[in-house]
Amino acid sequence: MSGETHGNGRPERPVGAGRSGGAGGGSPRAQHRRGDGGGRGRSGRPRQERVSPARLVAYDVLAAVRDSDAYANLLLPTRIERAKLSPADAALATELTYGTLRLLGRYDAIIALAAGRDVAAIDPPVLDVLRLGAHQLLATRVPTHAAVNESVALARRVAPSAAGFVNAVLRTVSRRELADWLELIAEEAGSADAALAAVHSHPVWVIRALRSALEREGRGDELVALLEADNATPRVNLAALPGLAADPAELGEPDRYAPTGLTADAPFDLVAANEGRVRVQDEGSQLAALALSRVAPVRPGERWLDLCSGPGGKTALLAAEALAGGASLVANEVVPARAELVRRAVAPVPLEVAVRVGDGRELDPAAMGAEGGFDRILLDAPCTGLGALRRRPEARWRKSPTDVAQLTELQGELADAAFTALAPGGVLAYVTCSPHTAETHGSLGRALARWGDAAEALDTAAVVQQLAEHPLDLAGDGRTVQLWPHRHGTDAMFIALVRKR
Ligand SMILES: C[S@@+](CC[C@H](N)C(=O)[O-])C[C@H]1O[C@@H](n2cnc3c(N)ncnc32)[C@H](O)[C@@H]1O
Repeated sequence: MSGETHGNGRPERPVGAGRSGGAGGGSPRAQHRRGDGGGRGRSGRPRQERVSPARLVAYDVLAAVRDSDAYANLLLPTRIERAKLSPADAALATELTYGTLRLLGRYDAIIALAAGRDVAAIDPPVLDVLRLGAHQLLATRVPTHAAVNESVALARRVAPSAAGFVNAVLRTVSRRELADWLELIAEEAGSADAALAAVHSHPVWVIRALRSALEREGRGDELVALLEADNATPRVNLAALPGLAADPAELGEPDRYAPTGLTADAPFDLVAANEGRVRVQDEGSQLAALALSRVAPVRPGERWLDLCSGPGGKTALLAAEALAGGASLVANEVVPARAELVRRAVAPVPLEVAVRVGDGRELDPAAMGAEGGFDRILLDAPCTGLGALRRRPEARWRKSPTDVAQLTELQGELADAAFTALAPGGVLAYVTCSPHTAETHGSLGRALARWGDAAEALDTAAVVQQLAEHPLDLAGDGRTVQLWPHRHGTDAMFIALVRKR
C-alpha cells in the first residue's frame, strides 16, 4: 500500500504556508497567464508527452462521471475494451478509477492543503488530474517520479497551462506520508464528524446516517470499521443458480453464508463458461432473495412477483428457486432498459418469466395472472444505495438527504401496493441495499402501522439463519436482518419478511 516507494521527506515549508501561497504559487488561472505550465516544444506548440493508456482511461471515466453523471462501473469496462488494455493495464485503470472516486473526499482535503486553496477554486479537469495523482502517490506502489511525471503529462493534454501547478501540488503531496496527511486534514476539519468525513472520505450526512444505524444495534463503535470496509475493493462474488449450475463447492470456494454463493480464482471465466447460470452477485443480495424463496416450503402453483426487478440479479435467483418448487414468477420494472436487463438475466432459466414494464404502484394481480393475489412478493425497493458504497464508487458523492425524503415516500407507496397485491397468507420481503434507518425501520415501521392487524412481521433472522451455511452475527429483535460489509463481508442489505394475515 501507501508509502512503500514514494519519498517521505518533509515539505520545504509548512503546509500551512500554502494557505497564503500554496504549491506552485498563484491560481492555476494565473499560471495559465504566466505560461509556467511549460511543456512547449521548439515549434512553440504544446508538447504531447506519452501518458500511459491505463491513466488515460481512468481520467476519461472520472471526467465522464463528473460531466455526464456516468456510472463508473458501467463505463469503465467499455472504455477498457475500447482502449484494448492488457490485463495488467486494465487492473491499473480499475484501481485508479475506483480508488480515486471512493477516496475523492480525502484527496480533496489533502489537495486543498497542498495547493493552499479550496478545491472549488481549481478547474475541474485539473482537479481530476490531481486526484488521480494523489491516489497514485498515497495509495499505490506507483513510484513518486512516475506518479508526478505521468500526472504532469496528463495535465498537458487536458489543461496544458496548469501543468506547472499540477507538478508543484503533487510534489508537495509526495513529501508526506499518508498517515501525516490524515493527521493534518483531521486537524484542519471543523468538527469530529468533519474529520471522520475527510479522513474516511464519506460525506458528513452519510457518516451520521451510518452511525445512527449502527447505534440502533448498540454497535456505534464499529463506525470506523464500516467506513474502512466501504473504501475497500469488494471481492467478486458469484451465485450458482440452484438446480441449474454445479454446487458452489464444485465451482470454487463456497461463501460463508449464502448456500448459492462462491468465490473463484477466475470468476469471469467461470461466468462465461456457465452462460448465465453462474452470475456475479453479492452474498447479501443472495440471502435477501433466498429469505423469500425459503421462508416456507414452496407449494406447486404458487405465484411470485419481483416488484422492482431491474437489472434482475435477484430475479434470476428467484426464477431458479421458482422452477425448482413449481412456482410461477412475474418480474416488474419501471425503466424499460432495466426491464430488458431482467429479460437477459432470466433467459438462462428454463422458466417462462413474464417481464412487465410498469410502475410498481399500479398493480393489477389478476391482469398479471395472479387472480386473488401473489403468494410471495419481493420488494427490493429503490433506495439511496448507502449499503453498496464499495461497489458504486461515485454513489456517495451523488446522493443527498433530499433523496432520502423522496425515496422513503416512494418506498411507502410501493410497500402499500405490494401488500395489497399479496394473497391472504402471502409473504412480502421488504429489502433495501441501504442501512439508512429512514429507509429501513422508518419506511417499514410506518407501513406496518398502516397495515395494522392485517400484517404479521415474521422472524426474518430465524429464516436467514436457517438457510445460511454458518451462523450470522445479527443484532436486533429478529424481525429484521441488517447485514454489514465490515461484519459479514456483504453489502449492507436490510431484509424484513411480513405475512399478510
Ligand atoms: C434496488 S433496484 C432492484 C435491484 C434488483 N432487485 C436486483 O437484484 O437486480 C430498484 C429498482 O426499482 C426500480 N424502480 C424505481 N421506481 C419504481 C417503480 N415506481 N416501480 C417499479 N420499479 C421501480 C428501479 O428502476 C430499480 O431498477
